[in-house]
Amino acid sequence: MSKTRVYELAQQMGIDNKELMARLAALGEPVTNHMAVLEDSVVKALTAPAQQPTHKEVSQEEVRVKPTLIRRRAKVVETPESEAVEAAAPVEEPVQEAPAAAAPAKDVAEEPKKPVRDPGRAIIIEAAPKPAPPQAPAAAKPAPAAETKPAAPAAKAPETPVEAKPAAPAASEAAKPAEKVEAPAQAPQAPAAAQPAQPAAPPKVEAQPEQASPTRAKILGRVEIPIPAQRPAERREYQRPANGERPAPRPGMPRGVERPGTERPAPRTGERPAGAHPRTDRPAPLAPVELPLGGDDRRKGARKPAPAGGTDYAKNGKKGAPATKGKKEAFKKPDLMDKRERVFEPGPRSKGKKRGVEKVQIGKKTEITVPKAIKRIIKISESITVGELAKRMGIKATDLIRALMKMGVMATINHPLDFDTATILATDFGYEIENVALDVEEMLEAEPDAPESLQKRPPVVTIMGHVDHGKTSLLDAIRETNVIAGEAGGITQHIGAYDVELNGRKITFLDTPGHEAFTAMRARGAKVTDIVILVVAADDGVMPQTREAVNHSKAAGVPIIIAINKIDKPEANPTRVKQELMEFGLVAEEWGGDTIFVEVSAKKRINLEALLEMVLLQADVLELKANPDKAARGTIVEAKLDKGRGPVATVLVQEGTMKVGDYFVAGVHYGRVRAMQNDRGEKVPAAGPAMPVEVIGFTGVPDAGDIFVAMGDEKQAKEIANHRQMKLRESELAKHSKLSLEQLYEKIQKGEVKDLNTIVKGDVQGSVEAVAESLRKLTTAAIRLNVLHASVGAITETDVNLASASNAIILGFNVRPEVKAAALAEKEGVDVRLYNIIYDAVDDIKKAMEGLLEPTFKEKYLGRAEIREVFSVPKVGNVAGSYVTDGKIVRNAQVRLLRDNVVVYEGKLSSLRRFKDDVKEVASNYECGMSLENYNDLKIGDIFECFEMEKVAGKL
Ligand SMILES: Nc1nc2c(ncn2[C@@H]2O[C@H](COP(=O)(O)OP(=O)(O)OP(=O)(O)O)[C@@H](O)[C@H]2O)c(=O)[nH]1
Repeated sequence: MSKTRVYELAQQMGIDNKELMARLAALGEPVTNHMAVLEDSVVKALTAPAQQPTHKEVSQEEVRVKPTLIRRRAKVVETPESEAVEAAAPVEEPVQEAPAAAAPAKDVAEEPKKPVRDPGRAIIIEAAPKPAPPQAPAAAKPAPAAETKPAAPAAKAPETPVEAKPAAPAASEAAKPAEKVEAPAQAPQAPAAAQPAQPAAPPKVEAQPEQASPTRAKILGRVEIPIPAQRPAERREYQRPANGERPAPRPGMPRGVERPGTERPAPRTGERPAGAHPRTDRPAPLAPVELPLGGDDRRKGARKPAPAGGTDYAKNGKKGAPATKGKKEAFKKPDLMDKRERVFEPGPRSKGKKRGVEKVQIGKKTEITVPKAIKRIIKISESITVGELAKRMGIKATDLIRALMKMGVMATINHPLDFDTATILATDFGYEIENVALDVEEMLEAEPDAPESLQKRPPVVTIMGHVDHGKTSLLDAIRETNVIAGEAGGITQHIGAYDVELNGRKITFLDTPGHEAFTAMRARGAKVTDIVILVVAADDGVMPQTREAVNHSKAAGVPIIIAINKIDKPEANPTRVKQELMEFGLVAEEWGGDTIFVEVSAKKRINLEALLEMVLLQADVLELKANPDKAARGTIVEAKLDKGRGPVATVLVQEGTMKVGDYFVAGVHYGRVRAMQNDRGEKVPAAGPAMPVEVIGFTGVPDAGDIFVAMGDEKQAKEIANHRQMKLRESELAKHSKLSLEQLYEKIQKGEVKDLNTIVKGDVQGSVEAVAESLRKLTTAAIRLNVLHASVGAITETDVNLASASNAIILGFNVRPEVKAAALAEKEGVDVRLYNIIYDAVDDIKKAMEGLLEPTFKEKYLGRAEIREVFSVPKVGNVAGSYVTDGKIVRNAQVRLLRDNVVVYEGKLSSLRRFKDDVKEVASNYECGMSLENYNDLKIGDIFECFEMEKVAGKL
């Protein structure tokens, strides 16, 4: 057969040549070298035991055939039955060992420790589960044999493989299938077997937490000191992985055991222990973990001021204060934060904090200020605006306006309040009002003159009497007589007063007859008249106005001289007049009284001198005296705006002497005496007491009755005049506003108050002032005329712009607009009116103001018609067959339906017909058919009254 050399066999066996040679030597077949040829028996002896630990089946195949045949044998191995038969067949002798080998195989199923020795085989077992059922009977077969045999030798064999080697090859081969047969039985039992088989490791893992618990118990003891407690915690954390590394990577470990190990690194974050606590049933480990965190929380708390709040910080600080220096620093931070909080949230945070409370109190103290008593008196000048009063009282203007509204006064912040209103308001707010207005009258009041400085002055006479009793005639008669007798050729000027001379003595007559003017001047505070001449017509006697004149004179305390006029008339009865006047206490001297009666005739110039003598006599009785050697003081008797001279006024000097060039103030105006002239048109350089003169030089037209006072300088005169103007404006505005507020509803119903704005430009200041003043006087309750701007010079673009913005009219006197201004005015549509005469301008403005007035409607009667028959017309309604009894009936006019003189309907006609034709109107005495809009209740005998509303332009 084939020869097998040593090295070939060594290769087949996978061993070195030397080892094979050693084995051969042990078998008693020594060889000298590796090329030596071996006998087949020797090869068998060598290969059989040599294949057992590695590839037994291959070794069996080699023994019988070449390697190619081994494969065939391997297939046979897959059928355990045949293999078992074959395994038992070739070796007859070790048949008895086969059951012995099966016995330990059976033990393997019962004893799990044995397969553990060879893991590799355990894998093979798992890979061949199928053969298990068929092998079971095979295993059962040898089982009885095994039962007969003692189990002791079988038990020895598996314990040590070294001991199995010397065993018979048959026995070892029999053991293989035995293990394979039992393997399926082991497979399902593997999990169960593994648990008891590997507990050696798990007890170690479970022991770790048990070992850790004492470690944690140590941490419990360090609760009180947070920072040192952290160090042991860290040490423990490092120790734990060291102890837990071994069990952790092992597979198959129970989860309950694995988690603590896998989560060990987590404690480094400082949060893991908190999460681990719920997984442990022991409360003890929780405390040591939480307490170190308590220290961390304190640090976090220092970084987060908001949730902790000031009080929390204070508590932390108190707790941590005695611990360490670091805690002192940590305590400072919350303290700073606490201060900030006090600043930004003083209200809620300040509760219970002294500092916060103090700050709030300080703020309140600054707000509440109680002014001194002297400061609670508000001094005003006649009037004060709402805003100014609120400012003085230190309150909001809105509060004051609210208070005014409660009083029923709707006011704005610029609303002027008069003294009384301001006093009421201020009282409500605990203030007092004191009127410290510049009392000009007191300032200008005449100082009492020394008796030696007083000189006799002419009497000032006013003539009163009933209508047509001859007042004017008497004045003219006296004057004419005097003129004729005195200065022939003089041109009489009507300046409102004149003086006559008799026997070297002057008498001044006021040329404003009637008690109305007398009383009006009195009402203005002017006491001008010294003597009253009461004119009573001898033929008419005492009349109503005579009585009034007597009463007015008596009220003024002015002596009366009775002039019985018209004695030239045949029917004159002076005695009756004397008798009638007795009832008023005016008793003639001849009748025992003290009243002077002079019978005169103005027409016939009878007893005029006697009258003047009586006047002088009365003046003597009165002892009329004045000091001529001082600044003039008088009364405006009459004033007007002269075309060429501007404002002129007749001044009756009452004391002192007025000279040309004197500065003066008269009412709200001031000026300088440019020129004076008497009633005869003569220029006079000076005017003494009781001398009437016409003065030129006023800045505006004064009112009759204004007090005229000469001033030392223009500045003083201007200041006083301006003050009076301001006072007048405020009082007028207050009066106007009050009125408008009282009638607020009506004003709203009617519309806004209409304003006419003007801009006045002139060549000289005098004319500008005169025009402006005249325009202002045109202001009425319905229309307010405002002079926005008044100045000297040409009309400029600025003026036009102002007019455009204010919707104003520009009035120019002897001036022309600039070229650009004219173009701009045309472009902007500004009305520029140029005048040379002031009166024309005033008239134009008057007309313009009348145009602004709301037209009034007046009903105009048109006619009447009587219903004679009523017809009912389908789709039309009732139609009245009527007869026009008066006037005419107009189709588009308005009609009233009267029934028994009671208006039952007022509206319009829907149709007016004559027979079948529509007509516009039907005249009187004609019949017609009429129907009303939306009204059908027509009855025979009803009256149609036709009328229309006529528009009437408003008049100032
Ligand atoms: N016969 C006669 N007629 C006189 C006399 N005085 C006035 N008259 C006439 O009486 C009328 C009224 O005269 P006036 O001077 O206008 O009287 P008055 O009081 O001024 O009238 P009023 O201005 O309207 O208040 C005139 O027609 C005069 O001519 C007089 O002495 N004798």
